[in-house]
Amino acid sequence: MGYLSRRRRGGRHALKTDSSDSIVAIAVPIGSQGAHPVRLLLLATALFVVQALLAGLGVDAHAPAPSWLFMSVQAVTVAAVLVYRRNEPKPFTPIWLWLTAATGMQLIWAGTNVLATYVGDAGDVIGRIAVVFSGLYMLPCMYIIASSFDRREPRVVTLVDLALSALVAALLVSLIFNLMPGGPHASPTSILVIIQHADAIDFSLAAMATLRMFGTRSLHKRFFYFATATFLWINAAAAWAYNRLELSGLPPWTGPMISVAYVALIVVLARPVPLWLSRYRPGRRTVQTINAFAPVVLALGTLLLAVSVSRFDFGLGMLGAAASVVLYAMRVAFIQSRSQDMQRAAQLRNQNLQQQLGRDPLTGIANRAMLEPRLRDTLREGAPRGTSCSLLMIDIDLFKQFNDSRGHLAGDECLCRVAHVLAAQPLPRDSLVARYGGEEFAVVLPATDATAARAIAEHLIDAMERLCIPHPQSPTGYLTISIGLATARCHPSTDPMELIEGADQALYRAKREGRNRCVAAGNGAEATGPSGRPSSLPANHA
Ligand SMILES: Nc1nc2c(ncn2[C@@H]2O[C@H](COP(=O)(O)OP(=O)(O)OP(=O)(O)O)[C@@H](O)[C@H]2O)c(=O)[nH]1
Repeated sequence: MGYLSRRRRGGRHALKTDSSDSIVAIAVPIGSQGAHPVRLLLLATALFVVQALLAGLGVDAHAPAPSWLFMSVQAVTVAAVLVYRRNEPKPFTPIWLWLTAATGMQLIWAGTNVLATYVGDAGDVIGRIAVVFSGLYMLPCMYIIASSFDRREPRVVTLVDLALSALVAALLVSLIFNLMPGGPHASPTSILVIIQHADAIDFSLAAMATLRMFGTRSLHKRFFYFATATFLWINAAAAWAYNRLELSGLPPWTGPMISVAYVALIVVLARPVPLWLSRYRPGRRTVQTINAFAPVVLALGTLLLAVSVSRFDFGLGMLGAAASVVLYAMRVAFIQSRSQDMQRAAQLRNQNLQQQLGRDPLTGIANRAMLEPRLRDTLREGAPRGTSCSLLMIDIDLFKQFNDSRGHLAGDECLCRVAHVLAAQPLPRDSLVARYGGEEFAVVLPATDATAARAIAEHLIDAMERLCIPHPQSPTGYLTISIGLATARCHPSTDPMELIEGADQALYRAKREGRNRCVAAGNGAEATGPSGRPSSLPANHA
């Protein structure tokens, strides 16, 4: 059960949650980073205000001052994400690195664009480098939406997600290189094609980050997606407007406009977790569905991009399409095989548990819980063949005295030896030897009539005698057993309890009539000690 409390601790908001995601969150000071992002927020706001003032004065958005101001806002944002990451609990720090990489890549992209305006002839090369970084920006963004950041996920799945994200970046770079002005497949409308692709990717990323936010149980990760989605939505909208306006000459206000997403991200990081976000907690099924859905979107998106690229570079496009199909197939196959492994392991654990539940911990043979179901099965399974089923109830004679004279530990050891001797005897197929409780044992004999059961009982009494466990109080000087025997015709409606009660009563009689013997239940059953065996023990079994 997850719970969460927002409270003031030392003047700062703190968050407490237990996460049922793979990363277990504990009492975490999500607001303890407060001071730094707040200061960075002030800095970013100041830069943004100067940018807006310059725009108000009509300074061109492409001019050096607005460009440098924009880069400064970006740099402050990268710093804010890093500061926020530093204060997160360890399991969550890696996910923030991906957002650092995304914003950092944007900074380098903007930086190379600015640099290109300063270097004259080399500007073309640097412009191309800028294009590469515009593609590389997609890698962390794509990975953020593809990955569930679940530490239990196989490493190969992480690698496949990374490979798919890298494929998107590569295809996008190829698309831009080919269609940008001066590119091999440039046309008057090709710049619009690039813009449309960029918009589609930007808005899909924002939508997927939002979906991830609603499909994450850990509040830390939910907040991460909330911050990322805020940034991606505003950035997508700004890019959408900027790219279109750029075609007809940028008005000055587009300078501060593209900074809004960055300032918004710092605002999110500097403020406490919104209450609605901490109260929201998706169900397990929602989490599973979104976790399965996000990588499919990534793979299909990659496929679409590959198809687009194939229009001007057929080989590369088809290679990209094949790679996206193969990578996604690998992902599904690995996850499926892993879940089958987990299912098998769970089944095995279940079986072991069942076995342990049906085992007597002292002697290791079956316990009483196994007796009734086995008797019921035997009576049902033997019914079509019309066989009989017999039950022996076996009790060690004068065991209290044995314990008293030899000690309880020796008593335990004796119980183990008796159990193993009983279990080691040749018995009919599917027989069950169980410890019924205390010093009492039971043997289920399928397809065994009363005569055969008596022979087996006598064989067991002999085997016990041959064991020669010294018992000072026993008339024979050795440990002996008494057996009650009951037999019934197999029928599904026969109550196993009747057989148990019958054998128990017969055992009682065996005790009363002298011990060290077998007595059969039912009419005409007579108490008979094994031939030659004295039956002179006091009849004091109560
Ligand atoms: N060492 C040991 N003793 C046990 C265990 N379970 C039951 N006992 C002992 O078994 C003894 C059973 O005593 P009684 O029911 O009086 O039966 P008895 O002494 O065997 O006498 P009869 O059955 O009349 O021959 C008790 O002393 C129990 O403490 C066990 O797990 N270990």
